[in-house]
Amino acid sequence: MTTPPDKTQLILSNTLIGKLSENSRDTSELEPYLVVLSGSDQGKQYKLHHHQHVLGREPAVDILIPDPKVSRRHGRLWVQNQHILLEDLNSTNGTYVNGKRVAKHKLELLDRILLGDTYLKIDYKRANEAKSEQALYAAANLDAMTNILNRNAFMLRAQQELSFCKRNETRLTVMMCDADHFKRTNDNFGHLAGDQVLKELAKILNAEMRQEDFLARYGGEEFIMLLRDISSDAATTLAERIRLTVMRHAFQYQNQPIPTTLSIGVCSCRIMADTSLEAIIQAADDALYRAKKNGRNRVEIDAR
Ligand SMILES: Nc1nc2c(ncn2[C@@H]2O[C@H](COP(=O)(O)OP(=O)(O)OP(=O)(O)O)[C@@H](O)[C@H]2O)c(=O)[nH]1
Repeated sequence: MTTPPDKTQLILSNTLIGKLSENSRDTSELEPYLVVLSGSDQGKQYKLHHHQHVLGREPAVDILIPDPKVSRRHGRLWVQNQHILLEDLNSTNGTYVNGKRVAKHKLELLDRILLGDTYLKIDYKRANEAKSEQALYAAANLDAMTNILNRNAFMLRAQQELSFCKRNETRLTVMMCDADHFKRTNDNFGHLAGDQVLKELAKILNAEMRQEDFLARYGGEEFIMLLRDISSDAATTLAERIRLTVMRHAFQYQNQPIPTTLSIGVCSCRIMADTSLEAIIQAADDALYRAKKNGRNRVEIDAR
C-alpha cells in the first residue's frame, strides 16, 4: 500500500521518471497506477481501483503479466483507504519487493516489485498523464490499424516464450496466416475495403486464441500467432477451424460482399536447446508457401 505521495516524495518520483518537477500540483487529482517497468509489456500501466486486483498469467486475472515465470494466479494488490497492499498467492517463483521475498507487504512509493522476470512499481498520476503515456505504449507495441501487436512487440514476447519452453522442454507452435489473393481484393473493391477485411480478420483470429497466446500483424496481409504447449494435432484442428471461420464469414464493405479466404502455415515443435525463433518462423513460412502452392484456402503443417 502506497501511501499517497507527500510533496517530497512527488518531487523525487518525478525526478526518477524523468518528468519535470511539478512542486505545486494538487495531490488530490492523483490516482494510483501499477506500471510495468520491464519485460514484453514494458510501459503498460493499470489504474488501481478501491478493491483487490489479482496479478498473474492466466486469462481470468485482473492484471495479466505475460511472463512465463509468473504463476497463473501469482499475487494480489489491495487498495484500501490510503494504502496499497501486495500479497503473494503461493506463487512458484515468489514475490519480491526491493530484492526481498515477501508474503504480504505494504507498498511504499518507490518500491520495486519483482514477479518472475518482470519489474513493476506503483506510481500516482493524473488521468491525462496516464492517457498520454498509454498512447505512447500503444504506438510502440500495437499495429495502428488492427490494434493487435506489431511485429517488433511480437518478436520480444516470442523470444521470452522460447526461453521458457527451452527450460521446460514444452512445445511451441507458430501459425502464419495470409489472406489469399489480397491484391485482387484491393483491385476489385478498393484499398479501404481491403483495410476493413484486415481489421475483421484480426478480430476473428483474436477471438480464436487463448489469452495466453499471442497474435500480431506480421506484414501487410499476414498475421502470426504463437501458441504455447499445444499438441500438433490440436494446432492443426485450431488452424482448420480458423480457416473455416474465415471462409464462412460474411466480409462486407459498403454493403458489398468481399469473399475472403486464408492460407495457413503451421510449425509445431518440441523446443530443444538450440532451437531458434527464426527457424520456427521460417518453417511456418515454408508451410504457408506450400499452402499457397497447393491451392490456397488450406492448412499445411510442419510437426517436429
Ligand atoms: N488494403 C490493404 N492492402 C494491403 C495492406 N498491406 C498490404 N496490402 C496489399 O496486400 C497485397 C498482397 O499482395 P501479394 O503479396 O501479391 O499477395 P496476394 O495477392 O495476397 O496473393 P497470395 O498471397 O499469393 O494469395 C498487396 O496488393 C498489398 O498492397 C494494407 O494495410 N491494406
